[in-house]
Amino acid sequence: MKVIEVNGLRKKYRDRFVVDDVSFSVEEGEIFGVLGPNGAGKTTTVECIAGLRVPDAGTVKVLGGLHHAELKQRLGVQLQSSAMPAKIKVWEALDLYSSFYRDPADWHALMERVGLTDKRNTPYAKLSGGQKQRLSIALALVGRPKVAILDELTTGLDPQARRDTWELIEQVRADGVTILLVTHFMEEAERLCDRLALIDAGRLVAVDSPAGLIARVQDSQHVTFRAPAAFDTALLTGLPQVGEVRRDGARIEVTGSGELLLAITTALSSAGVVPTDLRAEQATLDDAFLALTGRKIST
Ligand SMILES: Nc1ncnc2c1ncn2[C@@H]1O[C@H](COP(=O)(O)OP(=O)(O)OP(=O)(O)O)[C@@H](O)[C@H]1O
Repeated sequence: MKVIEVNGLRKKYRDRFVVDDVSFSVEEGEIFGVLGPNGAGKTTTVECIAGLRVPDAGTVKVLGGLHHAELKQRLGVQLQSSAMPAKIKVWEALDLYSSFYRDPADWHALMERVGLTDKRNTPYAKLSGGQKQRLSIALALVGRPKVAILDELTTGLDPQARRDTWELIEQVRADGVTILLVTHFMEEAERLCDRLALIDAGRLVAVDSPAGLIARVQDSQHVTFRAPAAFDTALLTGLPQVGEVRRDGARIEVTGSGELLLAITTALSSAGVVPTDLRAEQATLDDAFLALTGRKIST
């Protein structure tokens, strides 16, 4: 079942379209990512989905087309810009937000789950970046939403806090919440998302799984190894998975696609060649974005 349907969405600021004819849909239970460089229009897109901005054209349907008041009850939103009053304590924020909903979650349990119970009396301004992020996730979940929109939720976090947050998001999804995640971190998108919409300069570039996007890169596999001097590279050039073979002394470098590593090791083994220093690398989402748009996502 589709829980979000976006069709021909356009939004302009002054006379520039920052979201330009974007269409995609999100299935129930997915972690769906919106990935693109800074300024691509990701936040504007999800703000339109959340009903916080009015599109100039196109349609957005969430949970079958709920109206604003009902949608607010079923949608959890955590936006980049949502800061809290400096003095509000963790428990007060949770208590306040839960009062906005008809059927809120038990915020004590939620506070425990995001690891903030020992910070319950700490004012917002005294929380670390990671604790603020975890509080904002808890606030987005306190209404027991069917869909949660999370914008750049791990920006500014250290690697450990980022991994902890990813784990939390996976648990939330396991509870049946559909998640729309805005990010410009490739690793985050690759690790968490079932499918991704790639956005560049307001336009949708592609929608696919991370693996599907990476598979679009020509010669997405890269294998290197060392072989004896007598080794003839013709053994590899005829393989359908192989794109190019380069030799630099004893070092052989092969680019290609599909099951490249398996094809190479099988061919070597049947010729009795024992490779050493064998390494395989795969293209990344950054390579996919580059192949699709001509520029890199990471800055
Ligand atoms: N209220 C506004 N008025 C005018 N221009 C805006 C407004 N909000 C955003 N923009 C511009 O619209 C473009 C898209 O912004 P948006 O925040 O949607 O991008 P983004 O992909 O989420 O980027 P980031 O990751 O940097 O937040 C940017 O060029 C931004 O400067």
